[in-house]
Amino acid sequence: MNVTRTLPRWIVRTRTRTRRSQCVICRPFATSDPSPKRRRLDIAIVGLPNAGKSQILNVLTASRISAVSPKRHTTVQTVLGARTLQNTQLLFVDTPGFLRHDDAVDRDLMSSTAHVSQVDFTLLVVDAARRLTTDVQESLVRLMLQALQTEGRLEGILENDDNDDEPSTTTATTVLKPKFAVVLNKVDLVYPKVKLLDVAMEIGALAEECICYHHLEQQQEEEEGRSDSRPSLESILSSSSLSTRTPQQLDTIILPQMPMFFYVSALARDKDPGMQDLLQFLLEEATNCDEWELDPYELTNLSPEERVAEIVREQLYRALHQELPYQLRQKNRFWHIDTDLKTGVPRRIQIWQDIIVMTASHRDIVRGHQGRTLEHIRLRATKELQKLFQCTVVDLQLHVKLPKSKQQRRSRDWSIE
Ligand SMILES: Nc1nc2c(ncn2[C@@H]2O[C@H](COP(=O)(O)OP(=O)(O)OP(=O)(O)O)[C@@H](O)[C@H]2O)c(=O)[nH]1
Repeated sequence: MNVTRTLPRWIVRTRTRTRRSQCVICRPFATSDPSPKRRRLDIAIVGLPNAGKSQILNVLTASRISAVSPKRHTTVQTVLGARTLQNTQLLFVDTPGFLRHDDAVDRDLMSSTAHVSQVDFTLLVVDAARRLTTDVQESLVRLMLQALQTEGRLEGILENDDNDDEPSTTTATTVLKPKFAVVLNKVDLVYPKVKLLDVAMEIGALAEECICYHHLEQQQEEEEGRSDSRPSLESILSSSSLSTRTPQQLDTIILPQMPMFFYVSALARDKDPGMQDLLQFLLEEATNCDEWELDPYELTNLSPEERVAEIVREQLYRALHQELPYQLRQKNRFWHIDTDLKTGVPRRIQIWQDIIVMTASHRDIVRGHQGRTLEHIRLRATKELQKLFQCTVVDLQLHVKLPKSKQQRRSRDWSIE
């Protein structure tokens, strides 16, 4: 049976497979690009906790920017990553995942995702192996509506951005339309694969309702006084709003394009054909611009110190997983890079970092029996730092500390001096 005939077009989308020699992930940035026109796309990566957003950012940027671990909320702040290929810069914003509004951690993280409202495009990452419970569906609907409300060209996302600057007046800003794509990640965990179609159908139905809702909302803003045609948010979740509309109301709906669906396994990195398709698609979506946000060789807005902190945090989460308290802080106490004066290559890097926790029991968990856990974390992080800085001599020292006084701990004062 040919399944493609019985399914909506947006679910089964075949693309000609890119050969490895032509693969955009493998193709290096070309400095002598004959085409002077610069292109750019600002992309938010959103989704529920643990969906694989950071892993996708790392694959799409072909580097190790965001920490990845099985622990929820590994990403605690918005991270910017860039990939510049030929004349196109893709600027990614990795966001912390959240599920419900009533969870204190989620509430904190949600506030940090507020500024993704100005990106050009959104990737909604969904764990394909996870059940689509009501909570999950509710969060997906909120993220889809948020994505539909984006207004193009990212402004003020970089921490060091100068707010006094005039906003960029590129033609791209005016022509970009708000849109999103659904990235079904972890397809390697779904068996039999046909289950993926059920997941996609369910998410597609939600997306259709969200798009209708958004479209009607926009229409209503334009033509005031026709408030009766708009479905409620609750009816979107019950997936009945479209079917219960009168033919007269349906006449007024011009269905915008459905989102693209990508089926990926980010764990397989650039070997996954889905990831290659996704990168190719994003490059095609980019539009002309005057300026890029980052230099072609810059990969992220994180400082080297912050990247070191991310690497250590990833190893802390990987080693301790469920036992690790969220309430810890990292502080670089000493930082020295000994560089070869002739070549500019780092010869030796020294980093001493304090890991500050609030209770003695947390300190014992992080140190482990006879300090073995901490040593394991240190060794793993050292290996990653050697790769990051391309330097074999990395002296990383980790110290677990408590704030000195009880009062400091009670008032959550993280200073240890
Ligand atoms: N099996 C499998 N695991 C994956 C895949 N992609 C990511 N993971 C794993 O999923 C876990 C979560 O990945 P992250 O990238 O940290 O997820 P996140 O969405 O950034 O999570 P938060 O920080 O909670 O927002 C990690 O253990 C990854 O190794 C995949 O394609 N297949």
